[in-house]
Amino acid sequence: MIAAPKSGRSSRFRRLLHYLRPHQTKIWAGVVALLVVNLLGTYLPLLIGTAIDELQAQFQFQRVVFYALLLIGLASLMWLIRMASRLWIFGAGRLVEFDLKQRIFEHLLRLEPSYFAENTAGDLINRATSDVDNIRRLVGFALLSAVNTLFAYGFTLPMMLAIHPGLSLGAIAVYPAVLFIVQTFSDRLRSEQLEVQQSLSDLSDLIQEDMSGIALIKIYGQEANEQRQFDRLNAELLANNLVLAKTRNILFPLLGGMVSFSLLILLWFGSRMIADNTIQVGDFVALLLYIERLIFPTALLGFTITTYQRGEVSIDRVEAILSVEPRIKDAPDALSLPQVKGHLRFQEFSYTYPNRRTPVLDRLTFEVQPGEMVAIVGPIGCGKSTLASALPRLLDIAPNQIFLDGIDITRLRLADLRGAIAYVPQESFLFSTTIKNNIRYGEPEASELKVIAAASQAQIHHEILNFPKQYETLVGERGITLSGGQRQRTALARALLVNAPILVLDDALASVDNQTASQILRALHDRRQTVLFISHQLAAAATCDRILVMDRGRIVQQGTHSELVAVSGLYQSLWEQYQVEATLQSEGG
Ligand SMILES: Nc1ncnc2c1ncn2[C@@H]1O[C@H](COP(=O)(O)OP(=O)(O)OP(=O)(O)O)[C@@H](O)[C@H]1O
Repeated sequence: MIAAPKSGRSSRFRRLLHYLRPHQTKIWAGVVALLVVNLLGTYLPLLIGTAIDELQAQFQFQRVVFYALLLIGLASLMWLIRMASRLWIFGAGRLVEFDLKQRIFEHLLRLEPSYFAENTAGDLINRATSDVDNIRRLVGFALLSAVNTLFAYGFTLPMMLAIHPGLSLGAIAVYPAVLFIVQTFSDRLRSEQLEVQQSLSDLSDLIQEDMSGIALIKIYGQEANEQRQFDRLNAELLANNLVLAKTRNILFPLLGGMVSFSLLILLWFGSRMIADNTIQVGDFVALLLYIERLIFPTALLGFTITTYQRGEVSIDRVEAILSVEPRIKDAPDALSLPQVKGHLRFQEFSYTYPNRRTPVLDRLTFEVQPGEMVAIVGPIGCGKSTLASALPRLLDIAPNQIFLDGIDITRLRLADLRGAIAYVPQESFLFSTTIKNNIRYGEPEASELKVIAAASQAQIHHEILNFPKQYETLVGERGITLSGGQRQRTALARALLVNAPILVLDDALASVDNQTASQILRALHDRRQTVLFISHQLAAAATCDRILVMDRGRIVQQGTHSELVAVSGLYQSLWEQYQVEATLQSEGG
């Protein structure tokens, strides 16, 4: 789970201002509109009071029409200005939502793969959508409502006090109690809201994982088990929602009831005062209208506060993503590397995963010449993939251990380093687009000819021609419409198209038959790239210029195939084992 940054109310408020700054013109326009509406709203009861007193003293039809038209005119104007204030402030909320989504996505793209291994996709998606939505409501509804309440009280109260201090104070006597109750409930509401958001993330995670692993669920017949897990998480979400609803259901009617109580007080004492002639009917009506003006904002205070708190929780949850500094980034004085020859040197290179105690790679030292094709072989889990992902700095490695053309790769600009390396990982990931776009992913403007050349070298061109729409065939999410071998060769074509000086293949031909794999390697020989070919396919590895043999994080042997098979050691036993397996496979097949 993503840890929330430690934050207090003031720092959340500062972040909020930061979100609002680019849209301050809209916000200010909205605030001014609310100011005007409230000024007019404060004037209306006064006007009605005056009209009543005047017409009571001397009834004139013309004056009635005059007052009626004036009131209709003012009310329409208020309606128009109120609409404008909503458009401006809610519009700013939508813009803040847009900005945040952009920032989150941009930020996630800057983070290293290990971040996504530690944090689940469901949770991240939930934060980028539902939490951002909560912040939008904070900026829109909560801000509008808070400013409106402030103006309503700020203008209405002095007017009420001017009309009749005693009666006004009596009518609003319950309001401090309202504020006290709101404050008392606010912490509870916030923590309950957090629980709801977290349960929602857990549920999204499960749905996301189950949809990705649907085949596995079916093969192992685990539908019922997954259903049970879903039921449990859904029940948790329901329980948390009910707890929150209960708190709200106690709070909001309580607030509404207390506010209506103030009207009762006013009617009770006011009617006696009219009878005693201590207050004029016009003033009394104005007071009633003023109190009415306060009812709506005060009753909404509960919603406003919940929306604000929900937004506060979401600010923390979104900031928890935005505050993560990428561990792998350009040094301030990062170097450019315009021309890459492709010379690699690993110098006592060690690597320990952050969650492990012992190093996975232990003082590896070797060199690869430009244009050389080097195979890296070794038992399962000896560290080959770790080595491959260290080179383009997908792992956070220490300086002065890996050198490209003599320069420490941690000093190079990441874009230059990664631009020099075409890397095909073990799992070939394809995007949900056409096969052509998948192949030219690294160079979206690449010509059709270039795409075909890369596909031909990856030995997939002829198969693509047999697809329903050839290169325009859509590949489903993660390429489910293609076989494992076709996916791997498409991923290889993507790496070949960018024509980087260094090519790293991490078991990238595992699902391709030996003959095709050897053909591909032969084609690679002609490209004069530096190639690191990590593989369990020893027959294909044997065609490389040199073979490094790894065992438990170390290089234990190196040489050509014929040199290595001739001496007893790990390579010899791997080779013998490989041949037995190959014979069994061909007999079985
Ligand atoms: N993200 C990670 N966090 C912690 N340990 C990891 C991580 N990735 C790999 N390892 C561990 O590092 C060791 C080396 O893994 P690696 O994938 O580099 O081996 P490999 O030689 O490529 O294996 P294979 O031949 O199966 O692909 C293994 O013990 C593995 O469990």
